[in-house]
Amino acid sequence: MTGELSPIDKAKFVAAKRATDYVEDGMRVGLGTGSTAAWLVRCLGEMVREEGLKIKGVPTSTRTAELAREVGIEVISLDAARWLDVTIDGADEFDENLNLIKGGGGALLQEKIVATASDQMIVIADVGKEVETLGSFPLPVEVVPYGWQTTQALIEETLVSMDVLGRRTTMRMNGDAPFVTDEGNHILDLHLNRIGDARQLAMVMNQMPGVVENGLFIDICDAVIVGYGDGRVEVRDINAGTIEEAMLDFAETDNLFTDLVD
Ligand SMILES: O=C(CO)[C@H](O)[C@H](O)COP(=O)(O)O
Repeated sequence: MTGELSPIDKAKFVAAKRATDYVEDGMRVGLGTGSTAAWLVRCLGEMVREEGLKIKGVPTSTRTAELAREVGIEVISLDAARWLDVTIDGADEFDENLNLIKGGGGALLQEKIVATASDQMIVIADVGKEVETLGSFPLPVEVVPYGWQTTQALIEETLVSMDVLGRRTTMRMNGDAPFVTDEGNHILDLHLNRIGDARQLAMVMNQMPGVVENGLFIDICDAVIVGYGDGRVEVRDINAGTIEEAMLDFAETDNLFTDLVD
């Protein structure tokens, strides 16, 4: 069955599978959004069904909430949980300081709120998400619909004044209409190429009227679990450095692969 998975899916799967080691009985777990996080939700669902794992999941999008319920995870709201033991989520880019760009799936607002409300944020990613400098992936910025073109112009002017290299911004679309987030907002994607001072940019963006949140996650992530297409995983821990790990045992997970692929 493993042969049916592409190397990139295998990389996402092994990262997600390794991340389940961070989840224990009784925990409140933030569940990320995206294709990598979906593998995690399915792995946790399997542990709930087959091993009797007892967790409460706080999803970061309606998509993840639906999947979590489907696979048997008890879903609660963030307000009901108040504080989480761990959040496990994907990312669009991560650098050596474990700073991230997120929001490729449009869920950055809930993702940032949930991750910040967690004792630990663990990111799961295939090795292709690793970058020297953040910014090749367009930076998502969530804006309120009211006056979004004015907000866009303000962002572009600010990028010029900050001397940021790329300055093109685009409204994220869903067919012919602007994409709408779970909170009813829109997403502007900032094509910057290379973000010099990500911390400063994140602060400046969030000070603008009309901007709800930006996709830079600075000093939020504690560890990145990096998956490779051949089944290897590596844990990059902000405190412990890199932990080299062996290849995950695919034989043990064949049934899960079957479920996931079907
Ligand atoms: O930030 C996100 C959604 O808002 C995702 O975590 C990010 O886009 C990565 O997605 P994928 O695992 O599908 O590559």
